[in-house]
Amino acid sequence: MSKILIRGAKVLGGEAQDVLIDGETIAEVGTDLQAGDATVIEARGQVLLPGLVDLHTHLREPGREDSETVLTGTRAAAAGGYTAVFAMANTFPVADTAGVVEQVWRLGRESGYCDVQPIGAVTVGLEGKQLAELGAMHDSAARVTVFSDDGKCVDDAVIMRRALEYVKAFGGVVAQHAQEPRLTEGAQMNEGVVSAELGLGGWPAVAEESVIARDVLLAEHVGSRVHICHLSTAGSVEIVRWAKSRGIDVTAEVTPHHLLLTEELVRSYNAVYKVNPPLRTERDVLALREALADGTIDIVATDHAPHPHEDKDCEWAAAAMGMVGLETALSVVQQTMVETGLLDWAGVAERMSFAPARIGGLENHGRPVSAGEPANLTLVDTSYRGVVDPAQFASRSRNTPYEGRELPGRVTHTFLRGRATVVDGTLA
Ligand SMILES: NC(=O)N[C@@H](CC(=O)O)C(=O)O
Repeated sequence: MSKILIRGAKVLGGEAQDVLIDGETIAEVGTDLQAGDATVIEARGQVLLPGLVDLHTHLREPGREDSETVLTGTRAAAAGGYTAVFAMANTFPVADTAGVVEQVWRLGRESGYCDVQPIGAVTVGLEGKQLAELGAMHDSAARVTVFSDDGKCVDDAVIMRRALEYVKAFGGVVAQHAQEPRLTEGAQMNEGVVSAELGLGGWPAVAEESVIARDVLLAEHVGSRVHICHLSTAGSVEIVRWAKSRGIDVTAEVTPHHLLLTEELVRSYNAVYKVNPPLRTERDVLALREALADGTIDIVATDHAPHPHEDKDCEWAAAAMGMVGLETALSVVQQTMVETGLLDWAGVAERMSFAPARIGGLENHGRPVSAGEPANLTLVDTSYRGVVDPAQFASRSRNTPYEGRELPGRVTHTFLRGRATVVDGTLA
């Protein structure tokens, strides 16, 4: 197998070092390494990170291949610097059996761009009524450890309790989409002054916060582990902070869009800004950034939610919820967290690679950049400035809220087990 020498990159944003990849593995990390017969990549000034890991991606296959497939989604992931993604279960059919999770897992292996770890549904058909076959999905070839009804909330407390108890047996985790359904009937955007002015149905913060409060208490009660998807309010941060201070086994994620965008954008009535949970207020955005910096929120997860043009380019009320995110996530984190001084690159590596791999139980991702480790790596030109052009996306969908925006940073190379999936900013 081939050798690659990455020369002079700032490893995790620190000192410039050379990294020699031999086959699928990092062979050596040091200074002035001899190239020998290796292909040399001059990376002076660039930042080298462990390959990014996304705990929350919608790949849409099976069933909605018009918006994304495992192949197009993993190409988008590689372009964004990811080497592993967790695929959400809200497909058609729902990933609630060993058969469906194995299908997604196999498609991921065939794609070659990025590892795909399927997430299993908590309940049959995401209907919230009957526990899915969690054990069978765990025992399948896909080795599912993360379970989620994402897109829907597991709102029945007894079902949630049972799921938490069940996954405990094999060290699994339930990832909750915290949304009290009755409080969000007809919801179209954040509930507040703007929703009142625009006359759109409100999605109150309490609908998220009340479920999180219940679930951290349930996790404590049964001694299990819960993960909270896409935190979007300052109040949610307070509850997670309180739960962690009590020693409750809870982890939490925030999306890039909730770190940058606010509900003010909804005034445009452009449905590209329609997302679940909705964009909130400036105060929430600042609280989420602080919480990601201080570790209350563990990770950034994209909630990459591709939708075809016809489902987004319509009147607000009729439009689908969701934004694509894999190809812009790192840039948004650079802008909101690094360039604001809230995080350094080692902190980004923790929140976008080490911690998500740990939470999801991936052994070969989120590893240190050191000799003997799998060569899953991402090289970033942090000095780059560019305007987002969705026409350039690898994703099959274009529903990005950043079109025409200038964002910093560009992934120049991604390596999956030593193989370059992105070279000079272009998919290999
Ligand atoms: N996040 C989104 O806005 N959309 C998600 C599911 C969901 O959480 O509603 C999707 O699958 O499209």
